[in-house]
Amino acid sequence: MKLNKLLELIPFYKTNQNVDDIEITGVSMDSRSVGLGEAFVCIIGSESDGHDFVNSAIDQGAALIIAEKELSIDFPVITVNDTTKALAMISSTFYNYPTEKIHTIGVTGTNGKTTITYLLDEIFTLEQHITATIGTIQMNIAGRSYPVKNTTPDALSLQQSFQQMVEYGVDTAIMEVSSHALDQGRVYGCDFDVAVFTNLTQDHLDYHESMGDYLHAKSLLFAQLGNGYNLKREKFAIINGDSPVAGKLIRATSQPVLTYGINKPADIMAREIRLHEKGSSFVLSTPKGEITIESPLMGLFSVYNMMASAGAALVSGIDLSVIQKSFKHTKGVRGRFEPVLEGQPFGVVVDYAHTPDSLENVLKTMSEFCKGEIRVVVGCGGDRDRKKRPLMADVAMKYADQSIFTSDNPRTEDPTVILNDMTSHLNGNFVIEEDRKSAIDLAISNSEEGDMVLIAGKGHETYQEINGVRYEFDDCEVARNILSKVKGSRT
Ligand SMILES: CC(=O)N[C@H]1[C@@H](OP(=O)(O)OP(=O)(O)OC[C@H]2O[C@@H](n3ccc(=O)[nH]c3=O)[C@H](O)[C@@H]2O)O[C@H](CO)[C@@H](O)[C@@H]1O[C@H](C)C(=O)N[C@@H](C)C(=O)N[C@H](CCC(=O)O)C(=O)O
Ligand SMILES: Nc1ncnc2c1ncn2[C@@H]1O[C@H](COP(=O)(O)OP(=O)(O)OP(=O)(O)O)[C@@H](O)[C@H]1O
Ligand SMILES: N[C@H](CCC[C@H](N)C(=O)O)C(=O)O
Ligand SMILES: [Mg+2]
Repeated sequence: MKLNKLLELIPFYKTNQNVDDIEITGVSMDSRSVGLGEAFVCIIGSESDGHDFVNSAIDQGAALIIAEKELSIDFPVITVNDTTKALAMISSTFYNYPTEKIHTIGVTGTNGKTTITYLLDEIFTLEQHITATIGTIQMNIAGRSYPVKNTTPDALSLQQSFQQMVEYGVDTAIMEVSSHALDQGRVYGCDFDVAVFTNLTQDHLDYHESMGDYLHAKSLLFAQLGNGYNLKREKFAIINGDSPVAGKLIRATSQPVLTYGINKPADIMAREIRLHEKGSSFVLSTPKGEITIESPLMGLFSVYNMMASAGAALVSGIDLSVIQKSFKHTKGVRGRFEPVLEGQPFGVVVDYAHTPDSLENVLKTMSEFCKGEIRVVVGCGGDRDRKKRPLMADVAMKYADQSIFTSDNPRTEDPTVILNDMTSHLNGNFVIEEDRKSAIDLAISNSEEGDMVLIAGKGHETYQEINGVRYEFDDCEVARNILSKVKGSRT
């Protein structure tokens, strides 16, 4: 692609020589993988500064440098005021604006994003749409799965993936949009048609300076809705009206809003809610009519996730009856309230709760049905929000009969420091067992008929990162192995 075409969304830039006719073969943000004839965009990150790798990018064959700092080199350079934004815009241009060709739904909020993307994927698939999802567990394009490094990929990989979706005939893309991604501009250049907000509760205060900054990052999805380049398509924001920050998000967007909720009047509401051991049922009232929902998904938080998904599906033209059918037969999401069933007389659930609010939601749900005692095995991730650690431990102590505090992914931190952050303020009885497998073993070995064990924090993850090294670890598999051993020894 000719450079002047690549820069068509960037009206003002400085250049050190005539560059218009340079032919660009691709876009790169990493000097280690830049290819011959590519434009290398210098991104200032948290660890390194792309401007420091310009010479190496040139040695690798880059045809042009896009920078935001002045570079005095005898090589074609374009200088812009924000390379992060420029990267997103040229990536979108290079891949021919793929999000304009696909109905694109973005889901943001502290908890529920992965679940909602899966619920929506099931609904659209039931309607014979060809779908793609991008999120924490994986990326899936028309039935093919790909591993992911981030919940929301960087702008370049993202636009490349959208282009692949276009090639594979995808008509609907549903993706999680993390606050980090919004803050780092990974989704500039994405023309979202529907933006969904779940909730805002404490997390990521290692990255965002305050809850206000965290909210600001989330609000960008709504502020940017409809700021794409194709204004012909309708846009909608779907917002949890029960969230204390709903008003701020509603005012952040210039596009039509549909609210959902239970406690306050909203466009989409759930009433006659029945939460039971095998799932939930409720009457869903919407601007397009009412319908009864029955679903195997448990807990009030699942009702919120279903309302959010129903809202996004409805504004996308899906019929209420399809939504009803899809919720009834949902397979649920790996590692989200996933039961481990090995014929034991007590419940074992693996769940990805790794924030105070999600842990509280899940434990509350369990406490409503558990006939015996609740045991929770939980830790907190290293190199992440330290402030949530004591709060998560408080939640465990409040709802569980036995709290077993253990390691999650300590990453580069000392596990004992994390456990100390969680527990140093606590009074009362609890157990600290740093080894996660032993902690799970303890919870299971102590359990009797009618009890319930919650193994929280890692959900679908298949590794544990200790001291920067990833070891194989799958909560479900570990629990299954222990259960089959316990069963053997008890018979
Ligand atoms: C803190 C953070 O968010 N970091 C993200 C960021 O990396 P970074 O700022 O550290 O980048 P960097 O390593 O400093 O590099 C800066 C630039 O120099 C370039 N470089 C670097 C070295 C070199 O030799 N040559 C070179 O060109 C790099 O390619 C890059 O363009 O940009 C990268 C590309 O987009 C991300 O992969 C990376 O996510 C890291 C791995 C991460 O762990 N992020 C987490 C916190 C995160 O983003 N999580 C959210 C989900 C959170 C949730 O809601 O649960 C997510 O969306 O995944
Ligand atoms: N609507 C909700 N409100 C509160 N908690 C929820 C909600 N939905 C799910 N949860 C809890 O949060 C956990 C994570 O859910 P999910 O993976 O869907 O969220 P997420 O927003 O994608 O999280 P992440 O930011 O880590 O990707 C679940 O395992 C469950 O414990
Ligand atoms: N996307 C989240 C996942 C946290 C999962 C938990 N198991 C941990 O490692 O802290 C994060 O990176 O903060
Ligand atoms: Mg997720």
